[in-house]
Amino acid sequence: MTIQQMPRALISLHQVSKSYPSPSGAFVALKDVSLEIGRGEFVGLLGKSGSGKSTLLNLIAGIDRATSGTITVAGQALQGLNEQQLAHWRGGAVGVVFQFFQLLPTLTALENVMLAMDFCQKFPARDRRARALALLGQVGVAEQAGKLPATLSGGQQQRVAIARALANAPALIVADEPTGNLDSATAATVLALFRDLASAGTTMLVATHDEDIARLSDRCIHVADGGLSNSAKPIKDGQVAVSERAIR
Ligand SMILES: Nc1ncnc2c1ncn2[C@@H]1O[C@H](COP(=O)(O)OP(=O)(O)OP(=O)(O)O)[C@@H](O)[C@H]1O
Repeated sequence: MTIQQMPRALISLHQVSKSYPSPSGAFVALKDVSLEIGRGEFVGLLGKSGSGKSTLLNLIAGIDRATSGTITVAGQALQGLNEQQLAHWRGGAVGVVFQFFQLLPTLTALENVMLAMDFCQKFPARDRRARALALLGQVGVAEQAGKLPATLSGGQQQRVAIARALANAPALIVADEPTGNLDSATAATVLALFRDLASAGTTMLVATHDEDIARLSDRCIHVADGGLSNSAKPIKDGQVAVSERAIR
């Protein structure tokens, strides 16, 4: 597919529902959700605990499957892939950032980033070390490359995790509560880094309770009662402005 042939939206959901089995019958976590997110957009996903933010992220990242509806990410229709194909696609197309970093404790920062490249094989083995070092530099932790995660601060660990998410040059990064385990000053630097990555062309989808996201993101989507709506976005003088980009 040439760049001209690529659709404007990187992420496209059409009437997506997700139910989980429960002892009292199926629990509907998302109901008939339709949504488009453009390339390079920085989108905050807001909503109360249990509203369905992680469910939505997991469907878009191909970590879980929709019960019905269609999801297309970077031109790939996810419902058509089997488990093996989905895992392979995810490795190259999506970077994932978690609240508790989830770095492998016995590997250095550099090795954690290189391992993600080893799994995916998108970059030649001879280039991986230099690429991992460059990514650690890009997120501001080059000096921590040789250290084990336990010897790093929370903010440093999350930066290493972001470098790992970038390892295979994904079009999309999804982050689930990435600042939930950081103090507010460190959280602000991580969200600013996300802003920079989006400005450089990586689509960022971030589920969070951090209100700073409304200021830094292009758009906030509110998840409630299994559905989505654009949320009001605070602006400097205390007024509110509603994002112009519509959810379809
Ligand atoms: N594997 C599962 N099995 C059954 N129910 C689930 C499962 N995962 C999530 N749920 C339910 O689906 C709903 C949405 O959960 P989800 O984790 O997406 O919410 P969330 O908005 O991310 O919450 P939080 O902010 O607390 O992380 C909740 O009611 C939850 O209990």
